[in-house]
Amino acid sequence: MIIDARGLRKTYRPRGRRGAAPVEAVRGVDLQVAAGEIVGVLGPNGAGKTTTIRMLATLVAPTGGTATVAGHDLLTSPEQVRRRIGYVGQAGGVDENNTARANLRLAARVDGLTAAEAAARTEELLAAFDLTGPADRPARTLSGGQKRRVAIALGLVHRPPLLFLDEPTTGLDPQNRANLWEQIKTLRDGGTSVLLSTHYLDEADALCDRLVIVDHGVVVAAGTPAELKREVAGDVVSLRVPGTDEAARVLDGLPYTREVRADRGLLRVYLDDGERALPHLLAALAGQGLALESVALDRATLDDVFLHKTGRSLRDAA
Ligand SMILES: Nc1ncnc2c1ncn2[C@@H]1O[C@H](COP(=O)(O)OP(=O)(O)OP(=O)(O)O)[C@@H](O)[C@H]1O
Repeated sequence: MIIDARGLRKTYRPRGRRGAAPVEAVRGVDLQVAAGEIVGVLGPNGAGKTTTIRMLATLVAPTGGTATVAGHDLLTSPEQVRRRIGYVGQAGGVDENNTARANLRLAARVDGLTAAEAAARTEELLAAFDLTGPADRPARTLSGGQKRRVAIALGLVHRPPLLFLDEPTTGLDPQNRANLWEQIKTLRDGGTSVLLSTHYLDEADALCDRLVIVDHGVVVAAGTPAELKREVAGDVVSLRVPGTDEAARVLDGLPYTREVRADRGLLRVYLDDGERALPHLLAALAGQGLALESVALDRATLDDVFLHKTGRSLRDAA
């Protein structure tokens, strides 16, 4: 395991504000990352994702818990950990007035490389992140996607085996997000382990090998995206019916229904084989004189997992 964290906790105690209550941002998180994996911490705003990542990256001192990160104890050997990790925060670490090339060369020199080594590493990273073209423009003139790629390249200058990315695609358009996913996968395929945070369901599903879903500072579910969705149920039938309570009661009583949930006037019925069950569902409602307004059959999504575990949709919570 390149990360093995047990019972991580962080309580912020606001200083200087009399009477301000402490904030329990992270309340006992267990988290493992195997070498060569992309693991995502998924959760709504304020769930404790940034705090968890910053603790593991030695930037915030935990209030409790233990962790081994990149082979070293987080609490007793933070310097050793720091040498073996890369961290890209939400703000990135790019000097806007300098070019991408100068940003990277400086980082490489600070890291102890000779001028020639720094130049070589810079060209390697510019090529890997498709930045050779705009490499000599001031970073402030780069697009959001390009700037984000410079920030990630900066985190990789010293070839860390483990990279932390805090919400790497927030604010990017769909095309740039998809490009960045490919580059993160390429890093993983080259042997770099990645722990990232996200509140995007599609990103968690498409990019991450494994997920830790957090809410209010605790882990509510963990597993591969496929495992998590399977746990909830294979299929979900969404129905709009006047008389939601009555319909829910009828559907809940059917033998193949695993669970029924009401979500903003929409009934979501979880079951294993939606195609086969759907006609029976509709017949049962018609038998009770309940007229349908709409019906849709889908595979369960990660949002269904979140809804199942927390009672609310991540779309509302985020
Ligand atoms: N330095 C701080 N002092 C006090 N409270 C803090 C501090 N940093 C974070 N918090 C609080 O801790 C909780 C968790 O915040 P955190 O940033 O870890 O969540 P998050 O899941 O990363 O959210 P976001 O997606 O908005 O970044 C929030 O209630 C936040 O307001």
